[in-house]
Amino acid sequence: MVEPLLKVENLIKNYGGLCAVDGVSLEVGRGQFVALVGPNGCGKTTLLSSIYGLRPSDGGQVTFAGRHIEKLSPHQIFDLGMGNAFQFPRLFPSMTVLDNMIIAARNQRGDHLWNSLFRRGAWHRDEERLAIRAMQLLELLNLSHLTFAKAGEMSGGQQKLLEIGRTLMAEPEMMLLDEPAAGVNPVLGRQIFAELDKLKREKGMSFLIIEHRLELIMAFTDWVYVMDRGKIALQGEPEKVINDPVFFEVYIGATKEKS
Ligand SMILES: Nc1ncnc2c1ncn2[C@@H]1O[C@H](COP(=O)(O)OP(=O)(O)OP(=O)(O)O)[C@@H](O)[C@H]1O
Repeated sequence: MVEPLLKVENLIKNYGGLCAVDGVSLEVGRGQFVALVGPNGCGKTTLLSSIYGLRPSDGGQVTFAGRHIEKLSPHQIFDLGMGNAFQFPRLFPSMTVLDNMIIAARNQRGDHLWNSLFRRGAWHRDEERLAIRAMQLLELLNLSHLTFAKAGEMSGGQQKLLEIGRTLMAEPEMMLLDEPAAGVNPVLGRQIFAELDKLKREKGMSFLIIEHRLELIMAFTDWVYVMDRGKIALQGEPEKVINDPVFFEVYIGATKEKS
């Protein structure tokens, strides 16, 4: 059997007396698009944060590309090739889209932000290489027509895509995302998912994404985990999961709370 890229075993995260993540196990294979769904407060964000080392877990194991990561910091996890777009530094609204991409790459490598912003001549050759990579990614994300636009002038959906692009400057093998299509209109939401799907197909990237919109889950995901009260209540291929009475029960709860 092929070892999954991400393997979570029996993960536990408590907040005082509350067990927000209660022995969760899940897997994400290479090149797989996996969704995590569940009602408000069931522990989805805590689970992603614990996997990423943002909220250290209280038990269980997490392996990424064959390495234990449950004791690592988010920076160390990032260096191993897992990106996340939910805790990413904000965009610089008055700078161009291209500069936002280049600065993100420098930040991720730990270069000093001041140097990145004001001593750019010193990195001329490196800059050129980063600019080429940024432009390739903007093309892939359907943002190339905005390369020299100010980031602050983009729509909400385009800014979300730019945030994803900034994380991609480090060429992660996998990304964790918390509702990347939230707060944008359905057309842009679908576009964001379509671009992620393109990254999966063209670059073999893997995704673990919190999402509740059925339409997006059905169109783009390979596997769905349904979470309820800190536990995985159900998992399977999207068609199978949405026809399961357990999903119906949990999902109706989730959409009632969202509306
Ligand atoms: N920092 C915290 N301290 C204490 N309790 C917390 C903290 N963060 C979350 N919780 C609680 O942990 C539980 C899980 O919350 P979490 O945000 O992980 O759920 P969620 O499924 O992501 O919800 P949502 O869909 O609303 O984002 C909830 O009961 C929440 O109130």
